[in-house]
Amino acid sequence: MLQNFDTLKNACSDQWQAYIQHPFVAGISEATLPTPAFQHYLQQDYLFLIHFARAWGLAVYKSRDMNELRHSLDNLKTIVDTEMGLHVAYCREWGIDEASLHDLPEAQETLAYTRFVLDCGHRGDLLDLHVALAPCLIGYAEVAEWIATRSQTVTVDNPYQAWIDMYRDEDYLEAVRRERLWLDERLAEVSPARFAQLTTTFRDATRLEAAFWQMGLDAAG
Ligand SMILES: Cc1ncc(C[n+]2csc(CCO)c2C)c(N)n1
Repeated sequence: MLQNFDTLKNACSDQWQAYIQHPFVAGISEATLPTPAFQHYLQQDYLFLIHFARAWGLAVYKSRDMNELRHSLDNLKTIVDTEMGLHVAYCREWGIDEASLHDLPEAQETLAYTRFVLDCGHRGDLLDLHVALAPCLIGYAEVAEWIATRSQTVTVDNPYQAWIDMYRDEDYLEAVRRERLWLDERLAEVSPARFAQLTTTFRDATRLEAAFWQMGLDAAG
């Protein structure tokens, strides 16, 4: 059987489900997430995005052709031009400007996850880096889809609607499809030992995603 992205996900199904259906996500869906939990999450996510933009920059650097290069550059640009904008706009509503966002101390969860991904990229090759980035890029599309399919989801006056909509955006979903194809092509060619190594990276990144949600919940006490 050919290995692909789904094989990777199925090898970590417990961790994957704990990430996608985390209580933090249920709180966004049901509009019951305490504001301080979302505020802490989103402020740390601003710092997180800076390092993830750097990680896609590293993927640009490691690219071997224009196709790979453009794909990583597009993800970098989405973070800088779109995702950052939403974070800054939400924070402005709460009276926090971009300069003070930048000055926030990084939480341990932010440090652990971002530096882990950068280290995977520096130590390994482009595939190691993409596998470390996959829970972030592909996972949020599943998160938004899970929210969209739940009967408990509040769609009228949900304060988190703009956030949900960002991950239902067609350009973003197209980038997710491209990433899955890119991974499927490469994962089909690796040895079982290499696949086991990549599974560890993917599982660890998935655990760090769940810990990032949990950090938000913990901040609300
Ligand atoms: C902890 C955390 N994980 C994933 C994302 C989502 N995300 C970050 S960069 C990127 C790719 C380019 O858009 C995506 C989907 C986030 N914001 N915060």
